[in-house]
Amino acid sequence: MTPVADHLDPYARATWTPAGAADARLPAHAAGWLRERTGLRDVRTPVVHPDVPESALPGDARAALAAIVGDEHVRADARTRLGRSGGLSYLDLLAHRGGRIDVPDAVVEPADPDAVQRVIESCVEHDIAVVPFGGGTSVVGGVKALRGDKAAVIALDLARLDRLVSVDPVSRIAVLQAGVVAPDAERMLAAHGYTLGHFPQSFERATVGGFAATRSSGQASAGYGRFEAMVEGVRVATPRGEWRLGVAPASAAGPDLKQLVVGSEGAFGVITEVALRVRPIPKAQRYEGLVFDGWAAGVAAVRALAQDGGRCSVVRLSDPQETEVGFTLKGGWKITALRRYLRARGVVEPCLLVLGWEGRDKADLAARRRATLRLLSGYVSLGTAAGEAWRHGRFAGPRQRDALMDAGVCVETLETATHWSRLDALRAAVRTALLDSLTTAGRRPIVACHISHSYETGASLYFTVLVPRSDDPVAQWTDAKRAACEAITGLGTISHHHAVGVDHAPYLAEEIGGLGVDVLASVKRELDPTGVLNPGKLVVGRRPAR
Ligand SMILES: Cc1cc2nc3c(=O)[nH]c(=O)nc-3n(C[C@H](O)[C@H](O)[C@H](O)COP(=O)(O)OP(=O)(O)OC[C@H]3O[C@@H](n4cnc5c(N)ncnc54)[C@H](O)[C@@H]3O)c2cc1C
Repeated sequence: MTPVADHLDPYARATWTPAGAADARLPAHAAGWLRERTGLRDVRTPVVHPDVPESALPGDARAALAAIVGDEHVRADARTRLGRSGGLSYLDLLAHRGGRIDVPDAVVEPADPDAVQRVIESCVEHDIAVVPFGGGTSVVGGVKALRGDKAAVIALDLARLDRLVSVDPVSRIAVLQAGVVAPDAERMLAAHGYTLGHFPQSFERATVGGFAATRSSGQASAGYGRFEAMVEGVRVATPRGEWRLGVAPASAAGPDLKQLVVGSEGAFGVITEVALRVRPIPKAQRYEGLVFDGWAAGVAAVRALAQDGGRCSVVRLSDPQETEVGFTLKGGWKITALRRYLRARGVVEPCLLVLGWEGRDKADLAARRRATLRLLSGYVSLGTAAGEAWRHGRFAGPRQRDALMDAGVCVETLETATHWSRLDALRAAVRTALLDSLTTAGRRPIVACHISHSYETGASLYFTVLVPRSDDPVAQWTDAKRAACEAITGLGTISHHHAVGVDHAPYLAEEIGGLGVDVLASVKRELDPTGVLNPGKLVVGRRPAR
């Protein structure tokens, strides 16, 4: 597995970069190209530390919480509270550069599932809002410290739930506590010869509980599946008591209630333990780059892999814009030579496809690679160098975001998914919406897109936006995001893997219908009758009377 920097400061919410945003660097040639391509001017927008309001947590509630978790684990100092103020979306990061910020009144750190249950019961008793906080990598406002109709709000930090509880090698199931961050999960499982195979770009910070709560999808989803496919069981603390689900690999005992918890974003309960399907660590890995001429040819290749038995672990297709950005940011003589080579091979609009295989051994890997490549034609092979380059940099993207924000760039991503027959229409609609919203005199946005999760019936689309920041950066991005969400509505899902949170809540009813919203609201009412859990996220519609 790629070594990762797992020393990120968990409280440095203003940045992804271990030593702060100043540690991130934008190469000179990349900055020059951005100025030329987008109209970026030289503006510095450093992180500034906002004022933190006094904690509104009542004294009796504080004492009750301290009796459960210990005095030192009810933390009300400004730095700790600021460190649990929101997630890592562009708007979240912008808030640390002079914007408005919602700060929790305290950060409460229970040590085990029983303590989580008692904290929730205490918050119900004192009518305090609870925001479950895993790695805090939400990019949809999922960990925003909203208090709803409550007088105070706590961030329920799950970092101390950091244990591997058990491993069942016969069934290949491991039980992990919810606060285990992904690198630790891999380390602990590796000691038993297993991997989870879940590698989202937020790998370095995000937690097992957060993955389950958001229906996360990792970069190797083609081989290992989405996170919800790995969940065999959950242990959940709710205001109505503890709930345990998952006794068999499959069941006809009514609807799958476990899947009601998976994706519930802390609005129905706090996941304290997750039982997960694990797999033996692969002994052989190989990553390659292929170039197709044009988006249509690339999509046809990815669809063939998804529908006709491609046996890869990673499938990632960049559109012409993303491929061009990648080439340009890399720069250097090798890229110049590559461009010349592709032109000579008749490639007019390069689209990079990264394929990764993981196998039991070299023979298994070779068989998988053969089965995959047999389905493809009309590509130019770039060999392992391009695949390995992607693999080595696959968790590094967020650091560039810090440097770009320092340089005055609005940089954000959004994602969706749809069926193959509508994929092109969806990509075109979102691109147009973003370009129309963000193009102004002197600002020429870059909108790049890739497919990184594909299925027999469709695929996800992941957009990256780069544009010079305007004088009203919040409105600039809010308007663009609204335009994109409206373009998505009716053509695809409002989120393939980032979840609903605050940001997508207004669009949920369009997707699941008013009846769907009512069903979610009634489940919420049953499990969380006084509405202490994660106000303003996921369930914001009707709450029918009993
Ligand atoms: C740079 C970057 C790259 C990303 N790449 C990916 C990617 O490749 N794939 C992907 O799927 N996502 C990605 N994300 C989004 C994010 O990492 C995922 O949503 C992740 O699953 C969140 O995990 P977390 O532990 O950080 O959860 P948090 O951000 O702490 O919480 C997310 C939501 O779940 C709730 N929650 C957290 N823990 C629990 C719990 N134990 N019980 C109940 N509710 C809980 C929170 O209240 C919140 O609503 C990315 C984010 C960033 C910033």
